[in-house]
Amino acid sequence: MSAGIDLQNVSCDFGNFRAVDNATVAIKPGEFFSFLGPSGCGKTTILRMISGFIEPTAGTIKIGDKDMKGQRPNQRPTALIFQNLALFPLMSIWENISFGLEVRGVDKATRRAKAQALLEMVDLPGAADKMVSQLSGGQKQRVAIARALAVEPAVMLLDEPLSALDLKLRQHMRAELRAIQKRTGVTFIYITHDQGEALAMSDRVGVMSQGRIQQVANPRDIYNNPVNGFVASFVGENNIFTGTVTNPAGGMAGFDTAFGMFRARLGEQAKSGNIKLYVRPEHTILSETAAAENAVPVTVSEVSFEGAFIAVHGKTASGQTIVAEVRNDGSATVPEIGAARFAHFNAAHASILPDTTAVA
Ligand SMILES: Nc1ncnc2c1ncn2[C@@H]1O[C@H](COP(=O)(O)OP(=O)(O)OP(=O)(O)O)[C@@H](O)[C@H]1O
Repeated sequence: MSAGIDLQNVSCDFGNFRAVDNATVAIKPGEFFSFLGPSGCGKTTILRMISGFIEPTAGTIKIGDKDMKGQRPNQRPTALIFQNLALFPLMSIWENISFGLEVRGVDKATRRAKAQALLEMVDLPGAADKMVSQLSGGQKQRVAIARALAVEPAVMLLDEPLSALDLKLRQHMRAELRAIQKRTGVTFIYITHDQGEALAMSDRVGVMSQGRIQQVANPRDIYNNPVNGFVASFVGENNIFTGTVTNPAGGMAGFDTAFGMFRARLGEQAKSGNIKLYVRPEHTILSETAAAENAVPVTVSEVSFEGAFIAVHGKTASGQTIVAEVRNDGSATVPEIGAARFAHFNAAHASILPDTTAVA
């Protein structure tokens, strides 16, 4: 069982402060959808409005086509999971999982069977009679998920549930959560400020800044085709150039910069105002001779070994740093500091976008 969630022009004011501004998004039944954005951008407020702990100041929230206006949290088909799990330490794991069923008067044998089925679902089949203190952080998180699933919510709302775990476990739990979501088919709405987490797990991501949803798209499009400088910068690194658009045609344009005329894709929202050219370091190439287009002379100023790749920093004559990432697979030679090179990029990998880089 799962349900879609429809937000139509939803806003939330706290006094004079608008925490969520005119959010419209349709989340599909069975979708893994993440709201991604920096601290304070309004993610938690959206989640609290969906779960019913706050009423929107304006707009409509529907879950499974039913308007949620006036519905209290316990009347909504949602379950909420936080970073702080609040498992009951004096109960066994299966009792923790089936607590919500006990409250609803379900008999013990049914509760036990259901808890066991859920433990298998979250890959902890032997944990039923253990106590909470005997489990690791990641295992506790899975028990919390099983407990939330026990009452058969149509929608799971997850508020940064992995942020208390260490890096390795967090990465492992990403795959686990995704697998659990696919197995259950329940709609997951996940909020996080960690772009790696959102991109790795989600069917679609809504990137937020200053109360506004900036872009809703699948992870590849968010990364490869960001609509503005905020999204481009929040989900990855960029070399950024200032300039002006010339001769736009067929989705491409010239971009007149201090380094000469570049060519790049013209973003749909880059019509006027403050616009810049964004290109990712992994799409920036260093070579000894100038490429036919989009080439900037630089002097190598820093070489930073990052493990899977090597970040080579070049400085232009005017002092701008341009970063090129070289994969650490032995296929490219890494230049020495002080070497003269040309940084260049393919026009198809560079985007002219509105510069809404203000990270809230
Ligand atoms: N009850 C409240 N009263 C007044 N302001 C609030 C209230 N709740 C949230 N805010 C403000 O609304 C804005 C959005 O808060 P929200 O908790 O939704 O952000 P967030 O994106 O979830 O951030 P974080 O990742 O830090 O939790 C913040 O500026 C916050 O200070």
